[in-house]
Amino acid sequence: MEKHPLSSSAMNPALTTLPSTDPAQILRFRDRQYSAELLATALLHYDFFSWLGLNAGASSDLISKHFGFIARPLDVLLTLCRASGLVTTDAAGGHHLTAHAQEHLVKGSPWYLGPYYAPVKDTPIVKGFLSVLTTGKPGNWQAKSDAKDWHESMLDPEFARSFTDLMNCRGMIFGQFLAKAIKPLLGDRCHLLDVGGGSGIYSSTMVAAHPQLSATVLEQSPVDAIVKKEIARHGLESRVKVATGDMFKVTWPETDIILLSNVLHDWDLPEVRALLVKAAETLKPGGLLIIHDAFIQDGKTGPMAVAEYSALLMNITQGKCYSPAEYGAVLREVGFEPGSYQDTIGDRGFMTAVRR
Ligand SMILES: C[S@@+](CC[C@H](N)C(=O)[O-])C[C@H]1O[C@@H](n2cnc3c(N)ncnc32)[C@H](O)[C@@H]1O
Repeated sequence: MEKHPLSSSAMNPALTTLPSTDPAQILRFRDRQYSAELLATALLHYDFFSWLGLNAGASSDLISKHFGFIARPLDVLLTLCRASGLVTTDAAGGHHLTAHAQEHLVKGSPWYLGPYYAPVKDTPIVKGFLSVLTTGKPGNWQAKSDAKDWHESMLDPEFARSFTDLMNCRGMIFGQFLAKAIKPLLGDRCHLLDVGGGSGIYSSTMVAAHPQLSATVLEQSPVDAIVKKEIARHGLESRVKVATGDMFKVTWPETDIILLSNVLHDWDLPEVRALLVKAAETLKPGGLLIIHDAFIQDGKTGPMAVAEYSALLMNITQGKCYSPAEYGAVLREVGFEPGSYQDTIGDRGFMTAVRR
């Protein structure tokens, strides 16, 4: 008998096979790679903690003014400090050192640990942080010498291939967890638009888990060609299509579900807003938006692993990890009713919003 292209035997079985162990710690080693250098930057280049000790209750605005820091990277630094128990923030937005930071990060304390960080004081990653903190512009990917930031690098076929592999391998796990957790919210919706979909792994795991779904991956060149190959490798050409274009400029294809997976975290708030406006323009009332990402808690005191990952994102992209409250505020403004946040695996999770 001739095989139907949709038959499950044609589809890569790995798309619906979960590992038996939790990958979180292995992901964390990598995700936290920049956090020591962000602390070293604040500690050794700005003596930030001695200053905050003398200026207890300083607001973010005052800190920005004093050090010349841009709001987004300062927010990432303060979130990392709160998550690490170094800083607390009061209800009025004033920042204070904890006893822990007073003892170990303030010059003149007998237990000052500044010299411990001297070996990472002048690394290329620290140079990136010095630039991001004061200009808001990202450092170049892994502080390589060709001076391209991550977004520019993704237009280069060789870099795009290797970075898409990086995103694809975690997506093989995250995508399955997302597909499972989203099931009760899908209703009778039948088409997913995966904006900035990378290798298309989230579309692939989603359609593999839900026979009612087909999907379109919207990607820019040269990643679009990578997606086509990946979709063919998974045997899903009849259910996952690829649309090529700049997500900020093109009209998004018609759909009743939009997925933004690890996309918004690459951008500052004006671009986040622009993408959420696009999502609102694309979906009809009742349409479902899914934001899948690493989320900071609303109080911005953790989780630690996400605060650390946010340091990496703020260094190499124009973004950071946002909280459900930050997204929720923009979503309400642009025409969505935000839903609640749910954890999945590996310090990731998702929030949904329904088009009003
Ligand atoms: C961090 S990756 C996320 C990929 C995938 N969604 C995931 O979760 O693994 C961001 C993706 O956005 C894509 N992207 C960035 N700028 C874009 C643009 N202007 N138009 C379309 N895609 C874009 C990149 O090519 C990249 O694949």
